[in-house]
Amino acid sequence: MSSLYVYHQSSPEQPDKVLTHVEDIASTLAEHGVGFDRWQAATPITPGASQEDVINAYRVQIDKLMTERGYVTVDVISLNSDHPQKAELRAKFLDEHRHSEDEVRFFVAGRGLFTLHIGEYVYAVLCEKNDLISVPAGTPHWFDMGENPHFVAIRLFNNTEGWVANFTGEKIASQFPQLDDL
Ligand SMILES: CSCCC(=O)/C(O)=C/O
Ligand SMILES: [Fe+2]
Ligand code: NI
Repeated sequence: MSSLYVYHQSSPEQPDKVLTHVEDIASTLAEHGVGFDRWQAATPITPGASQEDVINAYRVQIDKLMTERGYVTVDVISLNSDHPQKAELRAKFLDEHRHSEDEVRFFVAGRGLFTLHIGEYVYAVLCEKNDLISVPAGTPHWFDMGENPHFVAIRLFNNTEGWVANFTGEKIASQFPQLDDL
């Protein structure tokens, strides 16, 4: 079940709030400019599927996001536990970073944990299939796919370079629960 855990940054062991209703998750995140929607990922996709197959299956939704919101680049991250670089990729996304553009991700299979560090608070968003999250440019965050990744996310960018991260150098992520702890 998609969930939102809200922590004070000084209490990583105990969330102040845990929300599981989509309206509550969306309204809490919206206070910080973070979009959270539930779309229909109706075509079954198996983690590990190729980028081409995922883009072909979700062409209508991708075109809608690109046309209505002005994104210019799309790619797919599709990982299962057989991926040879899973530990390396996990470590990279787990390092707190920012992007100079919105982070827009549509989960079409599996799940992953986005954690946003906003002011003194930490918002851990457990995203699952059907979830569309949009994190504003400049928000410090990290992402955990777990030790055995099982997810497919479509990523939309408003630049032509695709994924570019600026690492903050903060080691905060290791203090907070990871996907496999939930
Ligand atoms: C869920 S998409 C993979 C992670 C990613 O692109 C990112 O920027 C994590 O913060
Ligand atoms: Fe990111
Ligand atoms: Ni699955």
